Amino acid sequence: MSETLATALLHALKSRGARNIFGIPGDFVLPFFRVIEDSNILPFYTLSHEPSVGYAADASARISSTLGVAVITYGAGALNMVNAVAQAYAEKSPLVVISGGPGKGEGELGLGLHHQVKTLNSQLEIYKELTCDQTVLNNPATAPADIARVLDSAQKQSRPVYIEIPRDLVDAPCGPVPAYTPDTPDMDAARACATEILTRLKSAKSPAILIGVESRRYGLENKIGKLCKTLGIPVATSFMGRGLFAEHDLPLLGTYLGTAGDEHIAQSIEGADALLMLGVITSDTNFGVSGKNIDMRGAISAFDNAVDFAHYSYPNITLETLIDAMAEIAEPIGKATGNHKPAYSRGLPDDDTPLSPSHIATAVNDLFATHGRMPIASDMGDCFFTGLEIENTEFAGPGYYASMGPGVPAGMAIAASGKRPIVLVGDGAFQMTGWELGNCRKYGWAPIVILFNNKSWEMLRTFQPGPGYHDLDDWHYAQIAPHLGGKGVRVQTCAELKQALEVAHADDSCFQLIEVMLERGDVSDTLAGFVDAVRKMSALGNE
Ligand SMILES: Cc1ncc(Cc2csc(CCOP(=O)(O)OP(=O)(O)O)c2C)c(N)n1
Ligand SMILES: [Mg+2]
Repeated sequence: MSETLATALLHALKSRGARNIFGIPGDFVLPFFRVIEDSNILPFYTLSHEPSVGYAADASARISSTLGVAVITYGAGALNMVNAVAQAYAEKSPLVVISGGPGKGEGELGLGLHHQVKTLNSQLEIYKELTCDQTVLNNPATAPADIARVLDSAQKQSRPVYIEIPRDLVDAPCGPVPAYTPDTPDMDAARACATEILTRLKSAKSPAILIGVESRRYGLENKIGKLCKTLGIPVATSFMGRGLFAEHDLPLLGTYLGTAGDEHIAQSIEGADALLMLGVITSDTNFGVSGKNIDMRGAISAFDNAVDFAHYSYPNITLETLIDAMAEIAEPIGKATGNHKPAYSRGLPDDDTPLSPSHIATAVNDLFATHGRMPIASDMGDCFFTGLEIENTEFAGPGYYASMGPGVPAGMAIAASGKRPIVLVGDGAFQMTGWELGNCRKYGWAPIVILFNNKSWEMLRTFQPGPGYHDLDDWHYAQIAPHLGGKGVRVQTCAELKQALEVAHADDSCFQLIEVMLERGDVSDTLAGFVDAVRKMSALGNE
C-alpha cells in the first residue's frame, strides 16, 4: 500500500513504540488530524489546552519508556506548549512534537500569516532550543530519511524532537520511513570501561550506586536491577528517579534526598568512596541538599551516552551497552540485600484528627496495603514531597524542571495506557490544568485525584513567609467535579479521608476528586525537611 507523508510518519511512530497521540487541532494541522482519525494507526486524544497536551504526551513516554506524541497547530498551539516541552527536554523524555505548518506557497504571498511570529521560521528557531533534533517536511523525497533521523535522535538521546508538516503536503506520496537504526556499540571500549568501573567498586571500602531517570527512559530497569542484585552494593534512586524499580528485587535503599531524607541513605551515598551514577541528572534537586558535597572526583557518571570519570571520559557508550558489558563480568562485591527499607507510615487513625499533608501519604499507603499499589502522577508543590512518603510505586512527576501543571494530564495519560492512577495535585496547580478532568468521561478514564487544598501557594510560602500573595481563594473544587463528569468529596479529618479513598477506589465509573482541606502553613514532613536543609546549606554558604 503506498504511503503518504502523513501515514508514513504515523507508521514510523507506531513501529518505534509510540502508543498514542495527544493533541489539539488548528487550521494548519487539520489535514494531518484528518489522516490521524481516518487511518486509525494510533489512538488519539484531544485535550483542552496545549500545555496539558505536552504534559500528557510526555507522561505517556515516561510510563511506557517509549515515544510520546503531541500534535498541535502552528503558532498559537505549538508556542502554547513550549514550557511542557522544556520540561520534557530537561527531564530527558522522548516527546515527539508534530506541528502543522504553512503550505509551500503560503510564505510567498508577501502577507503575514495568522499565527506567525517574527518570521515563518520563528517557531522552528524557538523549538531548536527545546529539542535535540528537528525537521520541516517540505520535501516528500527526503521525508522518509528526515523522519528516520529525527525519530532516531529522540530514541537515542531520550529528548524531545520537532517535526513540522506543511499542511499542503500531508497527502503527498512518500516512501516508507526506514526502521530505527541503533548505533553499533563499541564493545571494546565498553568492556574496558566496565572493567575499570568494577575494579573501582571492588577496591572501594564503601561503594554505592545511584540510579536516575535514564534507567526508565531506556527501559533498563530489568537489566540494571539484575546487575545491582549480583553486585550486592547499596543502591538508591535519585530524587528525579523516584518510583524506579518499584517492581524489582535489588538492594534498593530508597530515594536519596540528602539531609532532607533518610539518614542511612544519605550516609551510604555521601559516604561512598566510589559512587557509580547510572543515568542521573546532576541537578540541584538531585544534589542540592547533600549533607556534604559528594566528592564527584570519586564518582563515575554514565549519562547522555558517555561515561565520565573525574578527569577523563569514554564517549559514545550508551547506558545499555555499559550495563551489558558490566553484566558480562559482574560478580558479587558486597553483601547488600536491600534489607534496609525506609519505613513508610501506615495506620491512619480512623478519627476526627484534622488532616495534614503527611496523613495523605499514610492513607495512600494503607490503601496500597489493602488493594495493591497504583501508579502515581504528581504535580509540583507539597504534593510532590508528600509523594516521597508513599511506598515506592511507579511515579511520574517533575522532579527536576519542577513546572506546575503536569499532574492531572499525566494521570490521564496513565489512564489512557490502561492503568488507574492516583494523582497528587495542589490547589494552585489544579487551577492551571485540573480542568482537563472534564475530558475523562469521553474516554472512560477514572483517575483518583487527591487535591491538596491549603488555599495557598504553600511551597513558596515556606521559602518566603509573610506576603499575602501566596493566599489563594477557596474554589470548592469537590462541588465542581460532577459538572466535569466526575464525583467529588471534601474531607477535613483522617476518618473522612480513609472513607473517601475506599469509596473512590471502589468506583471506577468516572474520575474521583478527593479535596483534602489543609491549613496554610502546614506542610509535609519531607518538604519541611527540604526547606530546613536548604536553609542550612545557604547558611553554610554565607559563612
Ligand atoms: C508553571 C509554574 N509556575 C510557577 C511555579 C512556581 C511555584 C512553585 S510551587 C508553587 C505553588 C504551588 O501551589 P500549589 O497549591 O499547587 O501547591 P502547594 O505549594 O502544596 O500549596 C509555585 C507557584 C512553577 N513551579 N511552575
Ligand atoms: Mg496549595
